[in-house]
Amino acid sequence: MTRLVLDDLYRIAVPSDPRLRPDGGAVAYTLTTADRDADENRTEIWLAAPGTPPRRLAEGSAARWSPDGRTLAYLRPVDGRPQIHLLPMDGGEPRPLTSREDGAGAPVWSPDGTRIAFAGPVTTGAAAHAPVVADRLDHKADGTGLLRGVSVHLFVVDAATGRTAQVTGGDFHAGEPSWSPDGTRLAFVANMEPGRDLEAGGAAYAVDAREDAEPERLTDPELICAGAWWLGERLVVAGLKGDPVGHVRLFTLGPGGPGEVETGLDRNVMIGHPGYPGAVPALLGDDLLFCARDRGSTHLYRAPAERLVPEETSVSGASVAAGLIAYVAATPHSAGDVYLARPDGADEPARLTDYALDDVELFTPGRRTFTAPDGTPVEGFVLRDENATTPGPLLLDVHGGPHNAWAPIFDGVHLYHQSLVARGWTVLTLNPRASDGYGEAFYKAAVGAWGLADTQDFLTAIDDLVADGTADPERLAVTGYSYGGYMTCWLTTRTGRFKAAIPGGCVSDLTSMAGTSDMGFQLKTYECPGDLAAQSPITRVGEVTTPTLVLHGENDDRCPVGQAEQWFAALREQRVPVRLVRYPGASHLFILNGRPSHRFDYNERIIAWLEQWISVSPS
Ligand SMILES: CSCC[C@H](NC=O)C(=O)N[C@@H](CC(C)C)C(=O)N[C@@H](Cc1ccccc1)C(=O)O
Repeated sequence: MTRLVLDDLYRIAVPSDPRLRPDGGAVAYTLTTADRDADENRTEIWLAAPGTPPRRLAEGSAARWSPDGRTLAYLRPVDGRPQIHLLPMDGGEPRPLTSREDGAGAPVWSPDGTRIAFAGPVTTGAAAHAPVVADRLDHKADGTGLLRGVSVHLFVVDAATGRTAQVTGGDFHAGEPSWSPDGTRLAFVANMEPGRDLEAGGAAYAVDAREDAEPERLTDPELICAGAWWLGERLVVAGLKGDPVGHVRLFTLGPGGPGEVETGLDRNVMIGHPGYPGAVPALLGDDLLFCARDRGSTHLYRAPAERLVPEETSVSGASVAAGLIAYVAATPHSAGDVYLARPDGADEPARLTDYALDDVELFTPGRRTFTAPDGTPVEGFVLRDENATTPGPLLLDVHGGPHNAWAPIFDGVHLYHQSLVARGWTVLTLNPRASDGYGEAFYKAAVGAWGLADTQDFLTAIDDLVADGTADPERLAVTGYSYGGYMTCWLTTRTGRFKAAIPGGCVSDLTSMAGTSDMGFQLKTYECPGDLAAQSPITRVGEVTTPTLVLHGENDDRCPVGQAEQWFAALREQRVPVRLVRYPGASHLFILNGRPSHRFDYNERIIAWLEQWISVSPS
């Protein structure tokens, strides 16, 4: 057995989006790997079943079973645009179903299996050099760039003929569709308000799937909807009730309006977004199955509060059929595997795949609870060689969000954690206030007080690890991405204890951020209302002395690269050792799903910068 090396990035395979065949006999899922030669991420459709090794079915993603289980619909790129293809499971080649110039979205079969709905882009056809006009703040989106008038609408395609009809239209974006039980309507979430860029909004709608009809609005403004799904006869909505910053909850829509689903948990419902593991709610018999984050890990629950997966697993996708549950979960030993479980808990879940690097011995994180000066318990994870006996170099890694959270699992993004620990470092991943998984009050505890409310959570944890002989106070370093990059900058304005700092995808100036981020308005209005300067690292950049490596995606529209440039320029002018590295074409999520070479380089540079400024052996 060896320790992980960064080159293992090219060996890691991560399953996602598991879909159980209607008879419960097999699971189709997407498998993502890094293609070194093409320098891109490859996605394939695989099939796993009890008692047989997984097998590759096709290049593509978003596999969806037909109701009779005989066909898989999935997305496959054609001339750079995703198109729906149909793969007969009794043999034969896949056949293209859609051929839209703008491409198609994830297929959603109608209950009778005759049609497929999807949400797809509708472009204006303007020339690439045409002037780009914006009347609202939602004129760009990270990962897409300038929207140029593009909107996303619902389509229905005949599964036999491929005849495609547009169902919604207009100046709004329609979310993922869900069929009514009788196959006549589609539910979806959208914000159709003309002033939608200046509010936290999103309502549930239903629209006739058979003809050109106006969508019917189903929810009122105080329910900020994130998703809507017909689950049996129930129309279930995930959303925020009133406050744009808070836990996502589940509601069923009925004649008397939305009724909150009793989950029995003070936890955030996770429907699944990149970097925020979770799954769309589902029906398990008459019960509701949902994901919620608890103490860092996303778990699968049967309402009201029955956890269906072991504690040290974090779920990122689930599907129910024939009374069984298929899900993808990461553990301390694997970035993800496919499991099949019986909800009665009689047996351990069956692991259908084995994507762990079986020749690599991973360090496993230990859960620790620290106590902030105000008495607040703050949980974190310490990754350290169990044979280490003397104080050594410590890297504090700050998660993003701020409403994200670290979990005690192995992930394919932060490979530098394992590599550093193998070189004698300790890595502390902390869930300070504003982290997800510790109740709504904790989640909201830094609103309007970014940096001001959470700094002591970090410093206390470091003090404790110095005091117990884990960390050498002369060899401390800090890094973090997105909000973690913000906090990295912030901490170096408040203390000189760090000998090296590496902010990734950072925020340095909330005032310029508010006017240039694709979520700038939401940021300044809901997450950090009030004095932006007081919450901005740039305000006290003059106090920074820590050698700093600034890493940033060139095409980051969430935290624009100007945030990195401002920080770099200020430190350079102060003659603080500083380096700025920009990743061409990279969006905010590039460390998660960007070019493999960029992800490798990001990890490699962090290690090199740390070793340049901090010795692994005591001075
Ligand atoms: C309303 S503005 C913040 C929206 C969202 N917050 C969620 O907690 C967000 O995008 N936060 C950013 C930082 C913020 C713009 C200052 C962020 O931290 N995003 C994610 C992005 C990410 C996820 C996984 C891998 C790479 C990046 C994060 O780091 O959690």
